[in-house]
Amino acid sequence: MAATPLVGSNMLSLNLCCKRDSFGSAKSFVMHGVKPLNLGSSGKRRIICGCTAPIRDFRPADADEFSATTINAKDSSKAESVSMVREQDETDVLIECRDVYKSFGEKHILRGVSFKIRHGEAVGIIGPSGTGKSTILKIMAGLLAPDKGEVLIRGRTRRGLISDEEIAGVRIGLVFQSAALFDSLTVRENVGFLLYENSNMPVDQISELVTDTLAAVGLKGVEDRLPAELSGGMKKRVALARSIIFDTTKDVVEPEVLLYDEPTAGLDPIASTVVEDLIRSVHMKGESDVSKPGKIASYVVVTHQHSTIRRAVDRLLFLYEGKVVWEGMTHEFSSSANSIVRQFASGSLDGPIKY
Ligand SMILES: Nc1ncnc2c1ncn2[C@@H]1O[C@H](COP(=O)(O)OP(=O)(O)OP(=O)(O)O)[C@@H](O)[C@H]1O
Repeated sequence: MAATPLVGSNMLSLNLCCKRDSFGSAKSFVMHGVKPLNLGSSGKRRIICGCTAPIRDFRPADADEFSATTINAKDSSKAESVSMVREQDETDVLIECRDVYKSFGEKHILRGVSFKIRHGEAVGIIGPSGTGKSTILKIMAGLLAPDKGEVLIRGRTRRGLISDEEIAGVRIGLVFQSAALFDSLTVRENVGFLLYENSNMPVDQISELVTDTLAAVGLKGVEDRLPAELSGGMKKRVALARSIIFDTTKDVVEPEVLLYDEPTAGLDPIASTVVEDLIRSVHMKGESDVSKPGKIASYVVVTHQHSTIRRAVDRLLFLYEGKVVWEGMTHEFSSSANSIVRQFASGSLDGPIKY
């Protein structure tokens, strides 16, 4: 299949192990909106959906070794000590961006972005508007290819877009800010879309799984509604349900990394809390069985919301002028001495960030 960059925002949860033709059929549906759903299939399947899991702490015993780090700091020994701690165990790295560059025309957006997402992590990407947060998310998801640098999925370099090759070992889902539901499909059809399209699960079992998954995100009795009949918060929850629903017929289940692009944007404070708690609740931090269906091994959230930073993530990457200029644990954010971070956290007009 041709490596066509995906345009617009109507992407579903992406599965790196999905067949090319199945990915393509989803894409053609997205772009033309005319392909009928495949509702006819049979077979006996187990049904499991996303649920809660206890918290796993990735901080090393010596927490100082892992404290907030200004990457460009003059004190390189500190940065070195961090990398030494991390080099001890690379087996839990699910996604790595290594020196990633991306430009759009004359606009040089990403200029050497490097970070790792480890199994069990809840990572936030923050930074001023237009610094490329959504862009790096799309590059991680395989919707955009970097101009330079590498994206490694479980240590294996992805050569192009997600549609170019099949990489086993981890599934990556992207939940768009706009929820990106198909307007002409019901909630049931939206949530079960990939299963209707790509699995052999019988329709009634998919329907049951959709109901269970919607219940897991706090929605009941909305299966037959159209997206236009839902509030913004409900749409985001439907999008979340769609990203965690799972073909439970597979024997081997890879860990899944979910990428959320501003999941609480435009929501009132209480609706935000609901979504933030849902993001936590589908996370399977610390669980010994990494292959449990419907559970999210790690997630990355792009956000501007303080409540989301506090409530939904443990570690933060601060993106500014095309690079990660600071990273640290969430609790270290507000007390950071980094002038960029301090200005951002306080919302001050005075400081190195210019608008
Ligand atoms: N497909 C594209 N074509 C051209 N320019 C693009 C494209 N995608 C993003 N950009 C530009 O790249 C820059 C970074 O965009 P991006 O959406 O990644 O920023 P962001 O940090 O997520 O911003 P915000 O916080 O406002 O959502 C912006 O100037 C944007 O206009």
